[in-house]
Amino acid sequence: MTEEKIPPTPYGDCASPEYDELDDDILDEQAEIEDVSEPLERYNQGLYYPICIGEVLVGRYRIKHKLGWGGFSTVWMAYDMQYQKDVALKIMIPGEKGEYEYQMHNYIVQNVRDVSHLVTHQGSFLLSGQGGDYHRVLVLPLLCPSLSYRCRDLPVATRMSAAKQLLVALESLHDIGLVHRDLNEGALMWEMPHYNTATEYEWLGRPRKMFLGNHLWKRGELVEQVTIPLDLVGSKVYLGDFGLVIKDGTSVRVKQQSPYPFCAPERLHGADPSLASDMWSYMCLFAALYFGCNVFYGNGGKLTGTSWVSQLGPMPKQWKGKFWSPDWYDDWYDDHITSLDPDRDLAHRFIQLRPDTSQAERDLALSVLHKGFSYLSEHRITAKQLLQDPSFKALMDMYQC
Ligand SMILES: Nc1ncnc2c1ncn2[C@@H]1O[C@H](COP(=O)(O)OP(=O)(O)OP(=O)(O)O)[C@@H](O)[C@H]1O
Repeated sequence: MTEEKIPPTPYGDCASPEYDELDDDILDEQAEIEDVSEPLERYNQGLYYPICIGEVLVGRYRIKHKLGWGGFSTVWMAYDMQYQKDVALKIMIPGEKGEYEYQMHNYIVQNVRDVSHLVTHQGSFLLSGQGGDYHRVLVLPLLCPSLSYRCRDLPVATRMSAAKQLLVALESLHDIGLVHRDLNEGALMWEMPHYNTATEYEWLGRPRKMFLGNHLWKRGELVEQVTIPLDLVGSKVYLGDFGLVIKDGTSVRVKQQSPYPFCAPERLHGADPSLASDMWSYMCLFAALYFGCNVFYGNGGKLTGTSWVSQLGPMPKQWKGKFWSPDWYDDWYDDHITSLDPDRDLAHRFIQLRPDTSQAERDLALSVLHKGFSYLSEHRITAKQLLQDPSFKALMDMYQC
């Protein structure tokens, strides 16, 4: 695909006059769309590239729906008219972030031995943005957008298979010393199975959307992202979002990771992200898939620290005084005080969330969890070790994964 910079292209149906007539129902719908979509001000700031459903980019990709958004991008479902297939377009904010992610994709494609579980680009182009800026666009395979909390409605065996595939994907990055650094449920995507036009029409429906306003440099719409029915979700799982990937051993300015329920505790005590901190985040995802909900919570302050300590016991003494927020408790680091809460520790989660499980299964799952949730990163299990770990393998065998 060419690297030429492409000016804004003709619009689809966002040029229609329907936006001029707004009644109360439309205003209610707009409020609902705003609640669940990317922040509008990021369009006003020239960060997100305004897009309309039906718009054709670079004379080739017709925008069909919105798949998601993140801090650095909006992601759209589009029809590739040249190859007659659906793809995902990740339109980055202007500047270094987009270029960095593009370079990381190229590095991964060239160096990772097995990219079969990684969401890597199939091409890329640049779009002209506001005031001479350019937006990098990555053409990605179309997958089911992250299911987030909806995962819990999938059968446990499907979730366990996802946990194993995700570990294989992570190991392929770790194998060449790459730290993902942003491992959370948004990076986990499921295969989109083949679908026919009738099924697609049913689940795509008519995208709910609102006009972004005449004040922008280009017409665009705020579109509610598509919800894929769970029964359409395929069984293969992919790891994506390589915008923050670094080589292990790199020192970074921002140590912490949001969302905080996935952040390794040493990163909130001044340590750089590492292969081991990825493994903590992986274990958070594993636990969420196993139990059907996150095991840690909060926004990186007292609540998050307390959720670690009440389930895993006091943190290492040498970390005391290094917590990134002024919001912390002395007794988090005091091993004389046993802060484990028997009603909330990891073992208790089986009673609340997986009462169907046998004692043998609980022992295996707890053994896996504790190997990943080791406070000291040097004692934490690696991806390669976990794939060979007898408890992990026996647990996966129970689910025929
Ligand atoms: N290839 C794809 N197919 C379907 N949906 C996708 C695809 N890539 C990304 N998405 C959806 O778009 C969302 C945003 O993508 P992503 O997390 O890569 O963006 P980001 O701007 O880098 O976000 P973050 O702030 O998390 O780093 C994802 O959570 C996912 O649901």
